[in-house]
Amino acid sequence: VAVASGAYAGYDAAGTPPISRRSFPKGFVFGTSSSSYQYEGGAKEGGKGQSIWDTFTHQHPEKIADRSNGDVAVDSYHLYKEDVQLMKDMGMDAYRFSISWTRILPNGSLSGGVNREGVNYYNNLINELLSKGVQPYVTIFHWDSPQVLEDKYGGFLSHNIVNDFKDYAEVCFKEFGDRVKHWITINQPFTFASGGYASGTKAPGRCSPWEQGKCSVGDSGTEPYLVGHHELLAHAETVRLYKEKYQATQKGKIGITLVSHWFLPFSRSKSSNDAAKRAVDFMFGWFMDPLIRGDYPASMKGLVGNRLPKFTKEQSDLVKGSFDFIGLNYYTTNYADRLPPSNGLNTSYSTDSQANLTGVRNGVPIGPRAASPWLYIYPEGFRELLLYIKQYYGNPAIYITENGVDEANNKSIPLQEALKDDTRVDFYHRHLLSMLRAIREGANVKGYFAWSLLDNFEWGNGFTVRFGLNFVDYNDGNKRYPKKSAHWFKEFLKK
Ligand SMILES: OC[C@@H]1[C@@H](O)[C@H](O)[C@@H](O)c2nnnn21
Repeated sequence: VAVASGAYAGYDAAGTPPISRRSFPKGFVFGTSSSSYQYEGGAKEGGKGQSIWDTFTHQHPEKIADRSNGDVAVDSYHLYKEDVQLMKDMGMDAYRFSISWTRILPNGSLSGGVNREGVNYYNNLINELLSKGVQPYVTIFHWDSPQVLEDKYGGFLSHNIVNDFKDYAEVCFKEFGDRVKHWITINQPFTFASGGYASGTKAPGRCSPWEQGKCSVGDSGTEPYLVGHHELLAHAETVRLYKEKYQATQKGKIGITLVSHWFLPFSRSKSSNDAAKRAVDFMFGWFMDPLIRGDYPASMKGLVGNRLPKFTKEQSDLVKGSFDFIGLNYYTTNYADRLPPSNGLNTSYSTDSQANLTGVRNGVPIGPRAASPWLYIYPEGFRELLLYIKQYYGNPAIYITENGVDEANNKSIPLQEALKDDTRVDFYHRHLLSMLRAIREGANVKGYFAWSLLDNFEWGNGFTVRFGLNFVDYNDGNKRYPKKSAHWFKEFLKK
């Protein structure tokens, strides 16, 4: 089947060298990744409370490309056993998924009561994974925060979120910590803060009126930084709780997932090189510097000034070093060039970095563009980002918690054609090689999770793009079909 489908990890037409699991260090973990709002569905089932993504998609269908939502998503709430079988069939070691805060605490706070049906769902999923030899890697928060807390005190805009987040996480440690040995507190605090409060294109959809999200409320110059600060404090308090109360007995590891593009200077000029450095500071350093050094990058402090919250000494000590590993999501690389400061009136996170980011230089794309307009395929950027982290942040233990590419959801091509995802096979082949090179150059990478197991609800793009190793037929009960890339991974993962 592998040869027939052309899914083998040998030299491909472009002469890319062969690669397989055996090329990687012993014990290196391979898995796939997902998130609750994008996969589960069952939005009103099993006692689940409303999240801000339920609100956002229903109140602003115009902000979703196909006006869709996650009410059903790809129905993993009911089909999770099939999903686990797909992982096992590929030979995956692990599965990274997120827990829906409002399935566990429908009213957001512990005082609102724990929903046993929600606990049962995740116990069933975790037990199914372990019964098939697949390890659970759990993200506590992947953007679907409780609407009740949004209404009560503005969610992550308020310091109140820190205690409610910690209480929610503690329920997860108590209920699942005997079997879950890898915890990720927050997925991409950058994207939640920038998408939700600067561009306004993601829930809760707050931004200044001139931003892409055309929001009716918000301030893109201050709210993203306040939210980012509270995300770091919520993360750090949760790590302290886990380490003080649970790690000794449960023997798990805890971290946070950050995302970053790699950035190349648009030209050889100093201003372009400086812009590339500011770009990585504002996307990655925003959170990595506090985690490693206890404070925001100097470039952010200089450019954002008093709009950037300050860490107290106690907060700085709490955040610094608050991780056993860093989750890293890599997808693409951009050119960076100097962007003149905004007119001082329309201040926004979006322009504070004074870096103009693009995937195209003088009409030439940095690499082939995927279906998502922000995703240009550039495998070398993966290696360069990993080596940058090794050099500037002390080479921390890293799990690649997401890497992947999408194609358009083209309803006019027949199913058998749609399963021939050669671009995705080539993407993974080249990105795994790029990561392997960085590992051989000393990058401390422990594992790799492909985004994503299944086609799923892609936020503002709805179901118009497909990121899955497995095709989902939205017109026939969300039936799953392995794509060529799933067969390729089956060969790649053979021990
Ligand atoms: O856009 C594809 C995926 C999303 O589907 C994930 O939810 C998100 O964690 C992410 N970060 N960068 N890219 N991604």
